[in-house]
Amino acid sequence: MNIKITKCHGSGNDFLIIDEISNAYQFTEEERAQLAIALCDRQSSLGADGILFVMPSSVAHARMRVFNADGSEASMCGNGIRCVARYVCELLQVEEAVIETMKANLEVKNETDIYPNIPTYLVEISPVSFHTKDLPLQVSTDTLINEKITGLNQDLLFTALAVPNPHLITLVNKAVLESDIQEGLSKYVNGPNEYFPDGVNVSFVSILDKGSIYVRTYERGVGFTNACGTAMSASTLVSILNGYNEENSYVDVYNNGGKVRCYVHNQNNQYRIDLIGNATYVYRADVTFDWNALDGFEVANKQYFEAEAIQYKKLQDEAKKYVETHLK
Ligand SMILES: N[C@@H](CCC[C@H](N)C(=O)O)C(=O)O
Repeated sequence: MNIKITKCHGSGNDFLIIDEISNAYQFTEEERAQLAIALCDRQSSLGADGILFVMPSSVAHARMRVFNADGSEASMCGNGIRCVARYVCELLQVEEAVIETMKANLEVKNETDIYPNIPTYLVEISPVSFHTKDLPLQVSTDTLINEKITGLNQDLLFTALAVPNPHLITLVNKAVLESDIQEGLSKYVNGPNEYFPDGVNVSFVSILDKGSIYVRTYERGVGFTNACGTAMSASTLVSILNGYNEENSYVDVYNNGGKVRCYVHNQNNQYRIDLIGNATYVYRADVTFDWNALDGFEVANKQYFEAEAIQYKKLQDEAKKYVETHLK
């Protein structure tokens, strides 16, 4: 089989876009998962955090399905939907669109550059739920907001929310960030455990200044990534609930892949989070493979977007310097 791939990233969280609008690909559910496992492997393959299938939709401009590198499907992908937003807006020659996702049809639009000459998109992150059943998180309470989970850690205070994929978030200082606490805890809750039967994305968040935070995420189905868009959005909301930032104002969210900007709307305690950030193309390529020998694929016509990479590195270097001087 021969497929066309567009590799892209949002804040260094990188994905392979497969366009099923322009190409009459037919994938079974099993094949979608197999493709993600085979093509996302960074040791032996193209390497990526996941695959974004861009598909026709009867209710929106396009549909996005997200498969993590381990082949699991997620309900949402904040960095990924910015890449899909750019891809679909350019394909349909529009400035804004609606993207159908597993649990919501989300508004996306081309936005003023977050950094000079960097393609930037605003995407809607919703619905937001603090009900533990919506993650799911198996505890006795309906919500978990700034609470301990003593079976995970004796000291940290956690907040659990779904946006709509599941997130477990805690506010920490530099010393905790530099420890191995996040890795050990994240591996536990993404393996056999009594709390998160479907796993969870785990974010450690530091307050950098008024209006700026730093987020590091261990992603369900992937591991540590440069950034996780839904996690950064959820973390912004948690920083607001803790009084460090405000609704209806911009928060700069720094990460190991650069930075994004979030804006939390509160409409009668129903939250909608705007996630604003880059959608950067890395390369386009043709991939040929045999379903019976997925490790034997061939790549041809690989074309890099070198100017985009050079420009994005300027943003990333500035973001790194800001974190180094403000993390405490
Ligand atoms: N990196 C994505 C989230 C991808 C799915 C997540 N790993 C999950 O399984 O929920 C983002 O930018 O939100």
